[in-house]
Amino acid sequence: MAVRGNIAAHGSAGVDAMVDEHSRGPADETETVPLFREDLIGLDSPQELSEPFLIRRSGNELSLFELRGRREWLIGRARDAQIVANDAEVSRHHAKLMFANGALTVEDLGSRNGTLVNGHALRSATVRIGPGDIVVIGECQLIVATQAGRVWGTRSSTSSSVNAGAEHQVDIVLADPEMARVYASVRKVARMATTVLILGETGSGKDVLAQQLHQWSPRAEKPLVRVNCAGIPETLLESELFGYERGAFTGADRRKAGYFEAAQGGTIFLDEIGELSSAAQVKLLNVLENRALTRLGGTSPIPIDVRVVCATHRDLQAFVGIERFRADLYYRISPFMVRVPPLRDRLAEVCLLAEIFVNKLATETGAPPPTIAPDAITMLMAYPWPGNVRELRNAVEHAFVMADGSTLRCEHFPSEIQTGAVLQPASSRAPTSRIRQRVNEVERKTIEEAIAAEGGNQTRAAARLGISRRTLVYKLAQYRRED
Ligand SMILES: Nc1ncnc2c1ncn2[C@@H]1O[C@H](COP(=O)(O)OP(=O)(O)OP(=O)(O)O)[C@@H](O)[C@H]1O
Repeated sequence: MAVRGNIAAHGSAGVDAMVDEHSRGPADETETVPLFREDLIGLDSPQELSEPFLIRRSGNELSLFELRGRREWLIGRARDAQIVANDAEVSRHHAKLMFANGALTVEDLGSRNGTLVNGHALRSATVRIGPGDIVVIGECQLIVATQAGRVWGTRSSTSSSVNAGAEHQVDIVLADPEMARVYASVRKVARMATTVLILGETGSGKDVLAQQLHQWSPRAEKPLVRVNCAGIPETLLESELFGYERGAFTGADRRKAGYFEAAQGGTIFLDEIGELSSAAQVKLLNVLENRALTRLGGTSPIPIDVRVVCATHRDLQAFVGIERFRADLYYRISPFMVRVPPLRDRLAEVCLLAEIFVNKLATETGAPPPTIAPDAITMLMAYPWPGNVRELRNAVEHAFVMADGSTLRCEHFPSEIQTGAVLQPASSRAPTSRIRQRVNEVERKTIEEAIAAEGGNQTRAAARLGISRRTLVYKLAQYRRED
């Protein structure tokens, strides 16, 4: 993958001299403190941190550093630093990153204002870091990211699919601590036969996670059968899932095994489980309870050994509340629940995913990978991505076509992304502050509309909104200050 951004390499001799001066011994002899439990942080075992990247965020500026090609990275204000952080809080030679044998460590080089790793001050020790960890040096944030693993991937256009070949693999990006936690927990549960329910917005990566779960399970060599419950007509559902015997219905001229039987020994992934009709829910519950099924038109039960993974973008618990989903089935499929966070809350992953998608397109078309302009990356990070990773992939594809081989700039992306992005300073671009900003915008619009509707009369506008006039006046003063 191409390196983006400004790597300031000002002569390696100077770098080596500086690093030696501050090193506390060779890398393999340093005291490595396990600051974070590996199983909490995720996939940071040496083998898996094979493609580490660093996203440097400083103000509005974002840059990516590919770490693999170099063993040591000096961070600081000095000209000989490879990662330059140019604010007064940063010492000339502030900290050092080491990437050796698949392990990434960070060490504070006796800086004046210290180095934070995930909010913890780094003292004299060398600390191992992994995907999603955030190193803060002055005003500069360094987010560790990686392309972790390769999994069975592409969505089939049909209602179900059985994994079939290496050409369907996708690269998974994991750079967000919450995502790393989700994957770490799935990795743990993968070893067992527990039924897993994956929740998350559409396009957020539930399918990808389910496939990774299967890959990590002892059933990885057996089939993974994916069933899109929303894609099978109600009348066919039972026969598709559980199969049928010859003569079971008109046209059943031969016996056919269903998806459950096709998944014997492996995993069945029931996607869009929230869309099942109530009749189908009853049938599924029976099979899950009895661990056996009877084909349509059949008499003898067939034992099944299938690991069940379900996913939905629906609020299943709310569905249970309004009796759209059976409570007993809900409890049967949800002994282990994970929630894939929406892409807008995984900011560190946005630019990495964009990079991966653009590189993939370049490979497919035989073109050299174009770069993504920093202001375009900033725009992508500010957009709320209602369609999540799928929408990002489509947007990148659109920009790739429009850019015609040159740098992907803001104007190459779909117009809704250009107009929908709420750009703001990087330092305040935490997900919660983005939500707050949106709420503020809506609130301001509502107040302005109420005042307009009441012909400028603030007392009546306040009454219309159900707030005191004092609050309204206060808000208006606040908006004037913001302007
Ligand atoms: N972490 C990731 N790294 C790389 N690609 C990803 C990642 N997550 C999702 N994708 C890609 O984004 C697209 C949508 O992902 P996926 O189908 O897993 O979402 P989903 O949540 O199952 O969507 P739906 O609710 O519509 O079924 C796919 O092309 C997938 O390969």
